[in-house]
Amino acid sequence: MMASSELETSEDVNKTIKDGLLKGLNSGIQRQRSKSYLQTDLKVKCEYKGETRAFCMTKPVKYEELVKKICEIFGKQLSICYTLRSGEIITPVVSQTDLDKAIDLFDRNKKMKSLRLILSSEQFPSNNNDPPKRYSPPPGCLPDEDTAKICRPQHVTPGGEFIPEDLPSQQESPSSVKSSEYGASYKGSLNSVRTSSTSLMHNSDYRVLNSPAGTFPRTKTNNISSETALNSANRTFPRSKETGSFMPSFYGDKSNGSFQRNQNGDTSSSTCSSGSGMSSPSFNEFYDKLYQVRNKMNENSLSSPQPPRHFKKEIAIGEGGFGKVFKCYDQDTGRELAMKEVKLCNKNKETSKEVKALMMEIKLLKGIEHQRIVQYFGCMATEDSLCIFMEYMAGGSVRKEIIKYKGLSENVTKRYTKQILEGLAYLHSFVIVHRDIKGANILKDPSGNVKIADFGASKHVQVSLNYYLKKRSFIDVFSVISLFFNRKIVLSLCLCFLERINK
Ligand SMILES: Nc1ncnc2c1ncn2[C@@H]1O[C@H](COP(=O)(O)OP(=O)(O)OP(=O)(O)O)[C@@H](O)[C@H]1O
Repeated sequence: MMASSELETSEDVNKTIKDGLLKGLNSGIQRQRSKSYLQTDLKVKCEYKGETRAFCMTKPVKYEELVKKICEIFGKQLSICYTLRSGEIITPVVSQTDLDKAIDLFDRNKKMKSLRLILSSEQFPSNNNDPPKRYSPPPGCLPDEDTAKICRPQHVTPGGEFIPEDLPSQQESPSSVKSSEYGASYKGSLNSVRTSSTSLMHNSDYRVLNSPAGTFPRTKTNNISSETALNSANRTFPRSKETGSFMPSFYGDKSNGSFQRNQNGDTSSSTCSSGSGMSSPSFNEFYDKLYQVRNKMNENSLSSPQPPRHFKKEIAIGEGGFGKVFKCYDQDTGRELAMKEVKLCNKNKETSKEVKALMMEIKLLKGIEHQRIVQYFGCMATEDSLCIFMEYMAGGSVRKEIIKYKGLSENVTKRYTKQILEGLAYLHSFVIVHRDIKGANILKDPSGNVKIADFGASKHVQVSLNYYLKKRSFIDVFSVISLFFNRKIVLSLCLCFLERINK
C-alpha cells in the first residue's frame, strides 16, 4: 500500500515535470513563430552618433510615422539606414517601400530581435533607382575613419529607451539575409553614415581593451563563416573566398607615420609594441599604427626590387597547394629568382578582380624587407596564371631538411627559432600576421640561415579587421587577437618544431 502510494506520487511528479517541460517547449516554439507571423509590435533600435534608442511601433509601420518618431526622439530629421547587428549596412530607408523591405528582411532573420537602424544627418538620394554610389577604393590605400565603428560609447539622454550595448550571444550571419533580393547591397556605400556616428568615438578616450563591456573582441563567431575560414586556412594561397577582403572597403588616406627603419631594416614605433612584447595597445593606437605601416609599406614598395621583365623559367623546385614553384633566371640582371606559378582555372570576372586585388597586395608586400623574410619582387598575370616572383632560397625548406636528415640538432633548432622569431617580430611591427608558420614556409639560404616565406596566408590585420567587421571569421579574429597577445604565432612555431621531435 505504502509502495503503491509512493509510486503514484513519483508518477505524478514525473507527469507534472513532463507536462511543464512540454508546455515550456511549446510556448517557446510559439514565441519564436510569433515573431514573424503574429507579432504586431515591432521593436526598433536606432543608433545616432553612438546613442542607441529603442521604441516600439505597431505593424504595419508607416514610413512617415517612423520618421516622425525619430525626429521626436533625436530632435531633428535624420536619414535612416537598415543594418544588421554586425554593423553591416544593408540599405538606406528613404521611402515606404524601403521600409517594408527592411522589415521583411528583419522578419526573415530569426536571430534579430529588433529592427536596427543607423541614423545620419546626411541626406540620401530619395529615388530608389539612384542609390548612393558604391564605395570601392582600390586595395593599397588607407582606411578611413569609419574603421572605428566597433567602438561604441553609450550615452544616456532623455527620450527613447537607453540600450546598453548587448553582448552578441548569437550573431546575424550576413548570409542569412538575402539582401541581393532587393538589388545591390549598400554595405560599403554609406561610410559617411557610419563615420558620422563613429568619428566621435575615434576621437574619444574610449579604450576597447580596458572597457568592462569588452566590445572587442566581442563575439562568438557564426559557424558558417568560421567553418569556411577554417577550411580555407588549410591552403595558403590564393584564398578565393577571402581575397575579396583584400579589397578593404574602408580605406582612405592618412598621414605619415613615425616609423623609422634602423640599420638592420627593423622598424620601430612609439605607439605600439612591435609584437615581440606582450603589451596590449588600445584599439585607437592599433589603428594609428595600421595607418602608419600601410603608408610605410607603400613608400618602401616604390624603392624595392622590381619583378623581372625578361626571364627564363627553369626547373620546378617545389609544389604547394596552389601551384608549382620554379627557379628562374632574370635575363636583364643575371639574378636567380623563385617564381610561384598559380594556375587560374576559371578566369571569370570575379577571379580577375581577385587576381588584381592580390597583385596589389603583393605589390605592397614588396615593401617588407628584412633579412629574416623572403623578399617579394612583385608579380605578373598571364592568360591562365599568376606568377609571383620572390627571392630564391637555394637551401630549400626546413621541412625538406628535417626529412632528409631525420631531424635537427638542438643548436640548429635554437638558431632557426631565434631567426624565425626575429622575422615574426618584424612582420608584427608591420601589423602582419603570418598565420601559416610551418617547416615548408621556412626557407634556408646557402649559409644555413632561415627566412620566413609565403605570405599568401598572411594578411594585414587591417584587412582581417575588415573581415572581422563584415563576416567575423574565426581565423581572422584569432589573428587579430594573436597580435595583441602573441600566442598563436608562438604556438605555430612550437608546432613547427614539433616536426623535428617527431622525426
Ligand atoms: N623562394 C623560394 N626559394 C626556394 N624554394 C622555394 C621558394 N618558395 C617555395 N619554395 C619551395 O617550394 C615548395 C612549395 O612552396 P609553396 O609555397 O608553393 O607551397 P607550401 O607552402 O608547401 O604549401 P601551401 O602554399 O599550399 O601551403 C616549398 O616547400 C619550398 O621547398
